[in-house]
Amino acid sequence: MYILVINAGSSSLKYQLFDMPSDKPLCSGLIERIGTDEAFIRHKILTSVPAQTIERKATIADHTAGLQQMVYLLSDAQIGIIHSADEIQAVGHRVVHGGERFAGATLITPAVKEAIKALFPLAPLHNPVNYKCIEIAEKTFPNARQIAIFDTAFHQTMPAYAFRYAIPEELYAEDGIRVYGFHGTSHKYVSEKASAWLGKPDAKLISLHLGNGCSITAVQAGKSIDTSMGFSPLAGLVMGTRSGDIDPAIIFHLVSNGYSPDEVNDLLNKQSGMQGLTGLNDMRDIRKALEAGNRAAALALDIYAYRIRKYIGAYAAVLNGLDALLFTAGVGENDSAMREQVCSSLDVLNIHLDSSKNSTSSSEIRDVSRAGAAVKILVIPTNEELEIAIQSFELLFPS
Ligand SMILES: Nc1ncnc2c1ncn2[C@@H]1O[C@H](COP(=O)(O)OP(=O)(O)O)[C@@H](O)[C@H]1O
Ligand SMILES: CC(=O)OP(=O)(O)O
Ligand SMILES: [Mg+2]
Repeated sequence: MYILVINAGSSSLKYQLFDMPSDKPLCSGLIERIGTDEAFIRHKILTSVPAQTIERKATIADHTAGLQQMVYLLSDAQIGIIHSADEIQAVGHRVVHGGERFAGATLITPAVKEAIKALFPLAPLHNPVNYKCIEIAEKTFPNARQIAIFDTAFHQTMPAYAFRYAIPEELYAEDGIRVYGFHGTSHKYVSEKASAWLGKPDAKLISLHLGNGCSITAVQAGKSIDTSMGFSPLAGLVMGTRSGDIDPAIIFHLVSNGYSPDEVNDLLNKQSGMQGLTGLNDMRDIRKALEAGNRAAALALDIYAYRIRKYIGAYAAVLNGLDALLFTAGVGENDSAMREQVCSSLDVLNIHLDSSKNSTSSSEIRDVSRAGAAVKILVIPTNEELEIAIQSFELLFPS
């Protein structure tokens, strides 16, 4: 059966069409820098030999326009993979926030859509977009089953001492204020790959998902035991436009200086992180600025790497050991200089990077640690779409 997967991130839209249960991708697409003058689309048709790639700049104002482009390319008379909408039997949607209610793949019903909507304020860059994608897919593929795979689901194994905040109990019991954690589909996918590569099902792993949003997760024996994002995807590491951890007193200070709560929310989600520090949010542009001698870019990269290093230290302690450090997502997979900076001076944790291995690139899992090092450093291309297709198929046809 054909399962279409839609993965809307904060700055990108990714999609893949799979023939399941063979896990065979038939086509894939990536739309990046949505909402900027630099937006572009790359659509790959994998059924032709060699694979055919269509790549072009386009005006893609928002994720809705991105999905329209996807539908147009999927069903194009010449290059389309499908000839009728009914060929798509299921659509798997990445949904970022599922609260405490969803610990696995979920068939989308009106009640599930309401639950996703109720979580808009907690994931303002994501859940509204994910919801929009569901509505468009329901209209475009009316006979397909729509399935949600939540970023939060993988982290539901965290112990209470990791997911609870030290605030009054009723705020958890009545309002659900706790750590949820995000990027779970990616952390699950790469940590399973790493365990298989190491041949160690009980491996102690630290998984670094560095994209536009960034998070780090401690994984033990295949389960998330702690993660850096919190109640919302705003906490933890420094990100493209999000601050990550800050002292909450800063918020009260800003409000007493005249900011409205909405303005503070916008400031911390959209105007902070690398964007706030440098005026740029895309790591490729920040690298160019660094090469041009931009000192704000140099400091921002130091802050970004330093925050990651602090979390690696914390999670090595939480795991009480470490088998491998995993790098994934746009920055983690492609930015060798950032991997080098993160891994420098972590000798105390037996983390030693091999610079020449680190400077190569590959679409396969690879070890960039020094020969014989006790802790492996693995670069693992994530594939959230494949993980979503597998979980969607499992929901429809449990094994
Ligand atoms: N070759 C590269 N070098 C450095 N950074 C890169 C490269 N390619 C992509 N990136 C970074 O990856 C980020 C996007 O990562 P991705 O995982 O696709 O993000 P998201 O899913 O959050 O939209 C971009 O903001 C860009 O900074
Ligand atoms: C949760 C999150 O931050 O996702 P993304 O990195 O795709 O924006
Ligand atoms: Mg992403």
